[in-house]
Amino acid sequence: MAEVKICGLREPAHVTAAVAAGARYLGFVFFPKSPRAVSGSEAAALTTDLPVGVAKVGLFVDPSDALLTKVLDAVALDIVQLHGHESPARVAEVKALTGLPVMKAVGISGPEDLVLLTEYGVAADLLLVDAKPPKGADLPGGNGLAFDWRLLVGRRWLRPWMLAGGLTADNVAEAVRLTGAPAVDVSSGVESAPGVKDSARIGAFCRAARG
Ligand SMILES: O=C(O)c1ccccc1N[C@@H]1O[C@H](COP(=O)(O)O)[C@@H](O)[C@H]1O
Repeated sequence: MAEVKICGLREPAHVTAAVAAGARYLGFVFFPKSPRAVSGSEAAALTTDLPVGVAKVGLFVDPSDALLTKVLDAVALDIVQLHGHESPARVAEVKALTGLPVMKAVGISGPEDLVLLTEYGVAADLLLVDAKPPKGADLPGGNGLAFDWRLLVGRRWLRPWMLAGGLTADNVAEAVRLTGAPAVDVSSGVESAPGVKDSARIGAFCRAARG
């Protein structure tokens, strides 16, 4: 059984579906190029009535201090997710600026990338182990691409972590079994089209991940 983060929420019905299905983390994308992007005030409106224990995660890609401050003035996030090329030093700066736990996404395509998880484990509070985006991709994540999960077998890091990248209701149980991931993060795999979440797919994914 793994905890679930549903990322890229934009509609109240999908927030409701995620919470009803037992998701522990809800992700809101503050990256204008994404089809899932929302503003701080839109995220605030989507999360007025969340039950205790459901965390609001703000996804940023190489954010300026000004963007972080603007979003946090509008919505009380619980976790900042950094999904760009932020260095370990920048992760520490963001943590100090926001006063929030920071989850750093690390893209994996081969065994040579795994060392980054150790390096980022010093500054970050959580690690997000995602597929490395293809060269030239518009988005650094949210592409529905998986990596070879066998790379993670038997590995442990300094911090709690989530598995992401191309997860769906059909493959998430196997991904968790193989990697031992304590939590999983999904965006494309619970959509009917890029940026369009689907309540039935959210429910099926949570059931499959939570066992
Ligand atoms: O979802 C997005 O639009 C996005 C944009 C920029 C960076 C990351 C993004 N999403 C994150 O990517 C992973 C994997 O997503 P998918 O399930 O393969 O579509 C996930 O952590 C999302 O939070």
